[in-house]
Amino acid sequence: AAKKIEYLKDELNQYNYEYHVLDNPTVPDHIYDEKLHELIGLEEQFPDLLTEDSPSQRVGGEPLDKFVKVDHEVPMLSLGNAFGEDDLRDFDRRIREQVNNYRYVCELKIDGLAISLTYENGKFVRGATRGDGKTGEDITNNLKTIKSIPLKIKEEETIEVRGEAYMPKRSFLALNEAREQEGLEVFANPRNAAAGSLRQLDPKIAAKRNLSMFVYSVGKWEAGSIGSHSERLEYLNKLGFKTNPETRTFEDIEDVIKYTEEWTLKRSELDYEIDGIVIKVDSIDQQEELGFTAKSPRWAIAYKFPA
Ligand SMILES: COc1nc2nc(N)nc(N)c2nc1C
Repeated sequence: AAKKIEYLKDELNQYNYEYHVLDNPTVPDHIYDEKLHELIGLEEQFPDLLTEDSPSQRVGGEPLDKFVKVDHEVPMLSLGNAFGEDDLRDFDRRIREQVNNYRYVCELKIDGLAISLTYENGKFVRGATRGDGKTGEDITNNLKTIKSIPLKIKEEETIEVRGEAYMPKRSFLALNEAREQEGLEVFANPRNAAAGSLRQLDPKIAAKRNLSMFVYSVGKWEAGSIGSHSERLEYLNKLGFKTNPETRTFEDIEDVIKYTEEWTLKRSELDYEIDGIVIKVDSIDQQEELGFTAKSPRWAIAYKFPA
């Protein structure tokens, strides 16, 4: 039974990865459901073989009576804003004063909830909200129900990553329709719906909300030695995290400005809401050279779309 359980767990985690991270399932849903049902049956029969990283944990455990506070060893800061191309040129001028031959990474700024995920020896052990940047809330059991968050990554890394949990537009519309039918209050936007779902004490509610997540940076990582942000994102993707496919690197701020203009128009085509573009200096050494203000990195800025 132990071997059968191990085999089923690896098989289901792989199917989950293909479906929710690669967006490219290799088996039909009913196969996934049948094997998950078989696994849950075996885990009930042999409870001491149940492990934290089992795909059966995705359905959500018992409700909590409150959320536990958790401190971020590496503070989760906020980003300075840019509201137009001149702000972006000013940002570039400030960078040029401090470093030379630098590159920018541009990422879509997902309009969701910033979260932190901690993995120990490759296993997902804790997830938390950003909170005030220093202290957040432990919402691990809710985050386990998000299928694009791996319960086990492909290397036995001890690493903390950050990203944005969000509700796809389609799911948001379906949820509000259902709430309207039930005479419940509807959510104003997908961000509120995602936040409301992750603030539920009962993980079975979060499990039904079809949330997703893109990772966008590394927090605490002792063994980390990758020299650029763009390479770190590639590594996170290889580990099994979902990264955003629209991320680009540019040498010149004028190309960054073109990218922001392109997405100001194109964003309605996406199945998730974005409220801007995040621009970061790519080299980690240069990020360290540029440092931080009291509340934001000097090496990054958020271009906000016109409201
Ligand atoms: C490095 O710090 C950050 N990076 C980010 N990247 C993306 N794509 N989106 C964000 N919201 C974001 N927020 C912060 C504080």
